[in-house]
Amino acid sequence: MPLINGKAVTAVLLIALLLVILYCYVSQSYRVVLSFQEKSKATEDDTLRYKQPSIVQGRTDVVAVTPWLAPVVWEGTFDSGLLDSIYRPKNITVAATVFAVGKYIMFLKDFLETAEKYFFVGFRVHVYVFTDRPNEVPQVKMAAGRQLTVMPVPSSNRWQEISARRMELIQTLIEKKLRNHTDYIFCLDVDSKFHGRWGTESLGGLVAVIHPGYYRNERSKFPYERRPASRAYVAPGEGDFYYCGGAFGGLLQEVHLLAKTCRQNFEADAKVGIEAAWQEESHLNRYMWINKPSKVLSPEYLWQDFKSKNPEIQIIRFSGVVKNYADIRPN
Ligand SMILES: CC(=O)N[C@H]1[C@@H](OP(=O)(O)OP(=O)(O)OC[C@H]2O[C@@H](n3ccc(=O)[nH]c3=O)[C@H](O)[C@@H]2O)O[C@H](CO)[C@H](O)[C@@H]1O
Ligand SMILES: [Mn+2]
Repeated sequence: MPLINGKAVTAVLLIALLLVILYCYVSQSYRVVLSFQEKSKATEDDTLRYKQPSIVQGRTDVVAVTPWLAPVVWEGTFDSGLLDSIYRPKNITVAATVFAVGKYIMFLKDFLETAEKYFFVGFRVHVYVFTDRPNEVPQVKMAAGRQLTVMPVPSSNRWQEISARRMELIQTLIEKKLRNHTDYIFCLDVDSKFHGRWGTESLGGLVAVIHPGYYRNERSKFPYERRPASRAYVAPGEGDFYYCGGAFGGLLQEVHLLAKTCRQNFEADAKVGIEAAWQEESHLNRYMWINKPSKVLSPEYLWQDFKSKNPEIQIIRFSGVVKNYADIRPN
């Protein structure tokens, strides 16, 4: 009898142990399933709650696509929360180049401070400041994930050279410093401030900004380089838009090719004694005619403070300040 009891107790204990193990296993798996469900619910909440898109309602006062089917970015054509949630998990790094040579250093503080407020807020941003006055670079507090690197460059006594040599320096920066660390790059004029969001909606392979001064004009009025001897030449009847030299960007490899090509063409022109009408801006325009940008930013992305706002401009995101050329340029 005691023997049977002993066996029975062992059997009961064994069964109990098995049941406990089974319970632990099942409850653990259930918790995993639960937490997975919670996670996907959270992701859904983050990304999928936004205004229903429509293909029959939207802005009718502007054109939001080019004839080669690149988006033209205007306020009211995109959902910024949705776009941010698409790019956030990709953990992207965006570089920005800005040149502050000679007296143009005076514009840097406002540029950097407003970039903190509006340029890719919440994303990893690395600003490269090219200057001949490294000691005068202002201290601007940057948010976590954002940083600034000063790149010393020689002074010059011709503004045209400063402006045009940017292409060479951008090319070299990409080759020597950015490859493998950076996804996108934007190259911006320093004599400007941000006034509104400039973020993930601007990302694309090759990104150009439409110049605020000419977008309502006939292409024959665009200030393209018109001498056939120049490598920046655009023939009458050709050209899509007039783009700004003061802002362009895109994927690193695309901007590298653009900068390299514009630099080569600028130097080839110089060898035969030609400087294009608007220096690197002319070469950029020629490049964008041959190599269509995959995304086009509306003049919201580079307005000019002296211009009054046109009705289609619902927001000014980045704008050139009013400046006295005679005071600040070296020539
Ligand atoms: C808004 C816009 O599209 N601007 C373009 C336009 O004139 P801008 O009148 O805007 O040219 P600008 O005087 O701003 O010069 C272009 C940039 O070069 C740098 N800089 C220039 C001079 C100087 O002494 N120190 C210095 O640092 C600075 O970053 C400046 O923002 O045409 C230029 C053609 O050459 C450039 O294509 C500019 O990008
Ligand atoms: Mn400028």
